[in-house]
Amino acid sequence: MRDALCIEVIARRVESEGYVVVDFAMGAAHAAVRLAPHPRKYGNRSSARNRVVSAAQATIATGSRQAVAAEKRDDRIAWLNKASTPAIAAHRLSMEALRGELERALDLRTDASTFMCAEYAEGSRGYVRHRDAAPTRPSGRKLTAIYYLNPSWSPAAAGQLLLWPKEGARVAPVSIAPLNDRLVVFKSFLEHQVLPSRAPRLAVTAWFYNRLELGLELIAEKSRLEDT
Ligand SMILES: O=C(O)CCC(=O)C(=O)O
Ligand SMILES: [Fe+2]
Repeated sequence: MRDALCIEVIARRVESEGYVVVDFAMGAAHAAVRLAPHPRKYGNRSSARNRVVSAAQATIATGSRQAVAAEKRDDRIAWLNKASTPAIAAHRLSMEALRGELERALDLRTDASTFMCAEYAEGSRGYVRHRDAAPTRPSGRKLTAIYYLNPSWSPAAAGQLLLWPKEGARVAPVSIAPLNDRLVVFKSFLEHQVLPSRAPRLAVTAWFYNRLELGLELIAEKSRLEDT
């Protein structure tokens, strides 16, 4: 993480606004490495170097069940928790350091991070309005930190992240372009949506979470489903 990233400012913005957008977050060199290999290249015999993880159609969880639901999200994802290219490992270290600093500043009770890269292909429909965590406790994921890797993004490409920092149907969302080297950190229970994209759109997401509460959240969700 670069010195320019002032943790105190990030922490206070997250606390008061629910989110923060940091541009030039990691530096051009970091962004240029394209941390996560392009998911389309996974499995391609000519790019053995890129075969660190396998990408698959993203799924939506209902309790502990996962199912592809392309009408809700049509990205391809790969988990990066064990992948060990130097660039991915460096990103994980940076994000873990950020989690530690934010934990000290905000006392969110996070004790772990999990990492995923996601690519929305050209012409994708995006990801419908959703939350990454339950709005009431138990709620495992505390913060979502998304790092965008789109060097040639232009407004024509669209694919903005819409984020509703305040509850309420009539409150307008903020629109955040997936600019290269941009980091967005927001409270995971806030509603957000990915708009349709006219160009490939790549991001690496980190979730800062509480292990115990994530387990309890899944159990609560499962028993809620069984009761209905
Ligand atoms: O890539 C983004 O801007 C957001 C993706 C998202 O909401 C998710 O994967 O849960
Ligand atoms: Fe999300």
